[in-house]
Amino acid sequence: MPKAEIYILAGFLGTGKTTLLKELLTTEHEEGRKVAVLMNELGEISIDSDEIDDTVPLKELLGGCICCTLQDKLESQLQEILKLYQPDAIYIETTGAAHPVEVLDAVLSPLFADLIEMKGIVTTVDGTLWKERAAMPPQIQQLLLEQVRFADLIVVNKTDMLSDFEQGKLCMEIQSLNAAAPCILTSFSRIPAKKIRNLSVSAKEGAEAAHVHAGLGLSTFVYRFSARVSQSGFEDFLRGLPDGMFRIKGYIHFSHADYPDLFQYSYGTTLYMRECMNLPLNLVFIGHEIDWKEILQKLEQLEGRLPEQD
Ligand SMILES: Nc1nc2c(ncn2[C@@H]2O[C@H](COP(=O)(O)OP(=O)(O)OP(=O)(O)O)[C@@H](O)[C@H]2O)c(=O)[nH]1
Repeated sequence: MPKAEIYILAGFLGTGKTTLLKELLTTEHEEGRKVAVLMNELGEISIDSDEIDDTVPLKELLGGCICCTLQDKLESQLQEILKLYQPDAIYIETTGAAHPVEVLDAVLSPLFADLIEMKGIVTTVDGTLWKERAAMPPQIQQLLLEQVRFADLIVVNKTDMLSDFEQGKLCMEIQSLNAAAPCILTSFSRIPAKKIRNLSVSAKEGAEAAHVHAGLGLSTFVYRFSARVSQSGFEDFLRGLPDGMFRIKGYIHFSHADYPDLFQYSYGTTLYMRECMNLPLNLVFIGHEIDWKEILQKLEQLEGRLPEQD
C-alpha cells in the first residue's frame, strides 16, 4: 500500500496557512488525488474549517495545540483518517503557536510510522509582521525564528504590502536563518505545486536519502526491529548518539522481556514503560543534521544482522 504523504503547515497566527491550504487543495483536486485535512485550533471553535470544501475529509483538533495537550487525540484522528480514507496526502494545519519540532514529534506515532511519509514542514511568514517583530515579546520572536529555522519550505507571504526593497531585505534575512529551505516570495500563499511535492524530510530506502539530505534542517527516520535486542547493547547505542538527536520514541523488545517496552528519549532523557501486548516494533527518530546511514548501521549491528565493529 502506498504511504500517505504528510505535509505540516506551520507559521504564526494570520500568516496565510489557511489561504495556502485552500490553494494546495485546489491543485490536489485538479490532479485527482485523494487528500484529507487535519485542522488544529487553539480555540474551541474552528473558523478555518468552514473555508474548506465539504468534499474533503476533515478532522478538527480544537481547544489546544497538537504539540502539547492534544497529542493522543492527534494520534487517534490520524489513524482514523488513514484507515477510513487511505488518502494520498494529509495536510495538517497547525496553530500559530506550534513549534515545528514538537509537531513532527506529535505526528510521528510509532503505531503507524511505516504507513506515512513525512514530506515536510511548510512555514508561512507574514512579511509585514516579520518587519515589525522586534516589538513582539521575546518568546514570540523566538517562535518565529524557530518556525523559519526548521522549515523545509518557507512561504514569505503578503508581499503585496511590501516594497521591492523590503522584499529583498526580508528574503536575505530568512535565508541567513535557513539557507537550505527554498524561500518563495508571494502573496495570498500562491506557490507552484511542484515546490511542495518535491519536499522530503523522511529517510527513505534504508536511510540513503536522509544521508544525502543531512544538513538540510530537521529530518526523521523510522527503524523497524525484526528481532529482540539486548538492553545493554541498546543503552550503548544511546550513549553514542550525536548532539542533534532531539527525540526518539517507539517500541523495542528486549531479549529478557515478555513484551515490548514503550521507549521515549527527549533531549537526552530516557524513559521505558513495559507494555502488556505485542506492538509494531517501530522506533521513530527526529534530529538535526544526523547521518541516518550511521544510525541504521548501528541498529542493524544491535540486532545482530551485522558483525560488531571494533
Ligand atoms: N494582503 C494580504 N492578505 C493576505 C495574504 N494572504 C492571506 N491574507 C489574509 O490574511 C488573513 C489571514 O490569512 P489566513 O490564511 O487565515 O491565515 P492563517 O495563518 O490560517 O491564520 P490563523 O488560522 O489565524 O493562524 C486573511 O484575511 C487572508 O485573506 C496576502 O498575501 N496579502
